[in-house]
Amino acid sequence: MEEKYETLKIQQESPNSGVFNLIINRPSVSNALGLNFFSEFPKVLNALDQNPTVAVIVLSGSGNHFCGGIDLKSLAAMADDNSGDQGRTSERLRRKIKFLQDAITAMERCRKPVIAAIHGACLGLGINIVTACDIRYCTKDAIFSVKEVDLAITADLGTLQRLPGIVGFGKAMELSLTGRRFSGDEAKELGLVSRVFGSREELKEGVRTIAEGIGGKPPLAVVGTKAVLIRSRDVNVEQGLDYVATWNSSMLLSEDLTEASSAQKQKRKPTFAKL
Ligand SMILES: CC/C=C\C=C\CC(=O)SCCNC(=O)CCNC(=O)[C@H](O)C(C)(C)COP(=O)(O)OP(=O)(O)OC[C@H]1O[C@@H](n2cnc3c(N)ncnc32)[C@H](O)[C@@H]1OP(=O)(O)O
Repeated sequence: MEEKYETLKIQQESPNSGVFNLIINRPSVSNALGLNFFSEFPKVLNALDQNPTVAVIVLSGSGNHFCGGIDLKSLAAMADDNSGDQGRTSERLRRKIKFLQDAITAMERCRKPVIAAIHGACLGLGINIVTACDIRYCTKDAIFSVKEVDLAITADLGTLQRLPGIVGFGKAMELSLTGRRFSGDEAKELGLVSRVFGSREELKEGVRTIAEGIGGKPPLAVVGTKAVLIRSRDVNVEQGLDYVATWNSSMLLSEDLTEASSAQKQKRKPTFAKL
């Protein structure tokens, strides 16, 4: 956790808080992100996941924007690799894309909830990132765009897979084919974000309160709810029910269960062992 990263900063909300802020940290280029982000991001998420002090992660951007998208200066270099025959070149590029995808999916692999706090621009890669977060909030002046189509890219890091489940198929198709910009208020109307805050300060404070609320809940039930919901999104109801039955057969009988109901009866704040 002490390690320094080129594209990210980690800050514990306050001493003893289970809320950790993970901040995209390239403000001079509007938090545009290149290859080093994709190497650092899964490592940091894994470290946060393994750290028992961490209950909830809040992902935000430093400076004026959440994320201005892929770093356009490194985009050409990422795709420019044509040594060897066509088949080998394509296979290498496929592996590279899978590596980039895997970095974004690291948020879903992380057992702890990841909340996106979005201000300013959230474009292209930014949408791939926030759609893999568990909950999203934004400021009124946030600007979103599924921008890839304008750069002659079929979005390939998760937006086209996750956005339809969040806003509905038709809306996802419209936003992805037009690449049009939309506001924080429209993001709320679409269901992309759960709530819009008037300013960046209100966003920070509001998200901190929500994150601390989740962080105070029984940890096994929080990680179970995230894992089961993500699984249920990807399978049918019968398979989802089977998964939660297996999950709870091994995770339901915990000290958290007794503590949660005792605290409720005794009208006191519960305390749970960390995960
Ligand atoms: C395998 C492929 C995987 C993923 C592909 C993803 C596709 C995408 O992400 S598509 C989206 C790409 N992004 C863009 O097209 C955004 C372009 N930028 C903008 O629209 C604006 O810069 C802005 C982000 C809305 C910010 O506007 P503003 O606040 O007015 O500041 P600026 O003066 O415009 O920018 C400040 C500074 O940031 C640099 N910058 C912004 N975006 C990028 C970017 N995507 N890549 C590189 N650099 C970026 C901008 O150049 C400025 O830097 P200077 O040094 O001052 O020029």
